[in-house]
Amino acid sequence: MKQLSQTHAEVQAERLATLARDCLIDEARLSPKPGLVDSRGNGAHHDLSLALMERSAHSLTPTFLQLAQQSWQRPANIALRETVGRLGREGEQQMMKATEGVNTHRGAIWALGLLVSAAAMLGESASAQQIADTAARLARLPDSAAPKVFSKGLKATHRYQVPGAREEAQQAFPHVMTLALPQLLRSRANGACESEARLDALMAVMTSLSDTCVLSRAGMTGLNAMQNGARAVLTAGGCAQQAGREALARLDAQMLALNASPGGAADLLAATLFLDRVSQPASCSI
Ligand SMILES: CC(C)(COP(=O)(O)OP(=O)(O)OC[C@H]1O[C@@H](n2cnc3c(N)ncnc32)[C@H](O[C@H]2O[C@H](COP(=O)(O)OP(=O)(O)OP(=O)(O)O)[C@@H](O)[C@H]2O)[C@@H]1O)[C@@H](O)C(=O)NCCC(=O)NCCS
Ligand SMILES: Nc1ncnc2[nH]cnc12
Repeated sequence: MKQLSQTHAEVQAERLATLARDCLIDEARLSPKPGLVDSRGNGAHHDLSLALMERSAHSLTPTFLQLAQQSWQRPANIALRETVGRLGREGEQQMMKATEGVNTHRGAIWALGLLVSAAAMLGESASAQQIADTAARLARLPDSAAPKVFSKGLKATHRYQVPGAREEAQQAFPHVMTLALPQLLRSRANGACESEARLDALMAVMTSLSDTCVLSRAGMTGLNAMQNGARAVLTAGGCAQQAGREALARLDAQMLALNASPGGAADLLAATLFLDRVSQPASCSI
């Protein structure tokens, strides 16, 4: 019996890891995304490409697998937080090795890593909200082994007095749970095709996120342009409408002109796709 349940845990861990990797790849390929790497090209980036993003996503499968294995049916406590922190940092090293030093997915390792752990902690039949709440409990616990780094994200949150990636997770992913996931479902229900619904979900995040990547590269001007431009896309009916697609093209041009790339919003789209699929049978994924 013990043998059977261990095998079952292993199968579930593999499913979660594969799902997380696939969500990163689907996010990277989704087009046209403003300022971001997509199937058309490198967006506002000189050191990123779609091939690099995909290589990075594949390099992270073992990290997601270990996170799921180590978190399986465990409670949120400091011992688990420290294990998850160590695995996350090792994942960042794997990513850097695969990309020869380019930061492709640091924010995504954080968000998806916590969500993979949370899904494994809860076992199979959890809702998206339960998974996000469990991930938040883990993110709020201290990790004594975490190095003190004054990162770009921290600098931006201090300078502009806004929340960043840490707070997003600690508050149970409000941009995913109250904006992106409802928008994804609404756009699908209104007849948008899957890629249009995903772009609408990305726009929903961008209407409100204080994306520290955008702030670092383009300041408050860039952030305001991102939020207003995304709002214009949704007000025009979203990406299933001609007017919405035109507003999206204007936003893309503006992000490129400002050298702005909403990498944090892209990570949260991947997190949205993960929560959408993990709380449903596998047959619902595209
Ligand atoms: C908590 C950490 C995420 C660290 O956060 P912090 O803010 O201190 O550090 P950063 O290194 O700046 O990483 C934050 C990344 O999170 C994404 N992000 C930005 N804003 C938000 C937001 N409001 N909400 C959610 N997520 C957000 C974003 O990641 C994406 O952008 C990356 C590319 O960034 P960019 O700055 O453009 O890249 P660079 O090459 O550095 O600069 P350029 O030359 O291009 O200008 C890309 O990685 C995307 O993923 C932010 O970058 C976390 O890392 C941490 O503490 N980890 C410790 C380990 C741990 O405990 N793990 C547990 C779970 S596994
Ligand atoms: N598609 C993308 N382009 C640039 N940065 C990103 N970070 C996460 N996804 C990204």
